[in-house]
Amino acid sequence: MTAPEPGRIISWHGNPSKPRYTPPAGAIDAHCHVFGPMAQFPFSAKAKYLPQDAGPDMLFALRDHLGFARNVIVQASCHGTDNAATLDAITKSNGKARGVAVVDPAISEADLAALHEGGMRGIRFNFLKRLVDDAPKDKFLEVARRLPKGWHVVIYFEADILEELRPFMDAIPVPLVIDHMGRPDVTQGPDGADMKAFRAFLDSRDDIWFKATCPDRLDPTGDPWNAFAEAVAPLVADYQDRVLWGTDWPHPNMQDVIPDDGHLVDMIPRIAPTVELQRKLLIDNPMRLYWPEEL
Ligand SMILES: O=C(O)/C=C(\CC(=O)C(=O)O)C(=O)O
Repeated sequence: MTAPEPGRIISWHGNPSKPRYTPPAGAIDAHCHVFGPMAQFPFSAKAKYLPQDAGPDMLFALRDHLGFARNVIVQASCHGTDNAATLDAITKSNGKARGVAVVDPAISEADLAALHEGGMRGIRFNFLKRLVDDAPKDKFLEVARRLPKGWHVVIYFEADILEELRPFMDAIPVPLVIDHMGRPDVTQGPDGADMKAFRAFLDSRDDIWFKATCPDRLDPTGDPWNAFAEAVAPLVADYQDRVLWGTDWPHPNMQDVIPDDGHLVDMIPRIAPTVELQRKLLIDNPMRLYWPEEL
């Protein structure tokens, strides 16, 4: 891989290994992003990181290399509320990608309809202070109440604000998808305080989904991320009809400890050890949220 341009970051592996685990035919990488290309799709003036280009060609080459069939592309914070790069990637996928947008809460109904037409099926609310300047709950709630039919809300937060966010999340009238399980401390184990709180939240509604993603972000013990496997496998088993999986490529902000995507795929059979669990995690569940018309 060529060196990054000055001031721009490379957070992804230049030569990821081929996974030992082979995903089933039709498997979906349900959490990934694209960056730019910047010349065509400039980053937001408010972006908290400035990555090197990681466009659709690279994403689809990785998809094929890892043995996946489709992607769900989540608008990354570096592109702000301009979804053009994500929409472009969805268009270039020839039906093999759908997306999650980030919108100005004042967005019109016509613009929401255009996002639906472009392949978006949800919006994301990001509560990580290092990624966004503000996260206005009242405005988020207002837009969550007027989403196109069948859409959901993706929420990204860290475990320490789960309780604080409860009244807000409880009021959202569409399914919720929680990024990276709300970032629990996986070293506490499967019965640790963070996992217990997250389970109580999942038990409060049957339309809360989550992504069993990002061992690289959540497990300080490092690759092969044994603490993640131990803490997350019971959660996948107990909530097997509302869990998704994704690579998180190009791993925004992970430039200091870049994960090997092949190793991330090899986490799948450790958290979903049976063929049936793998089919739900990689096909049935994401199809219900992103391609329901095919079911
Ligand atoms: O890719 C992720 O899910 C996590 C991110 C980046 C992100 O969410 C964004 O840029 O919007 C992070 O923790 O830095």
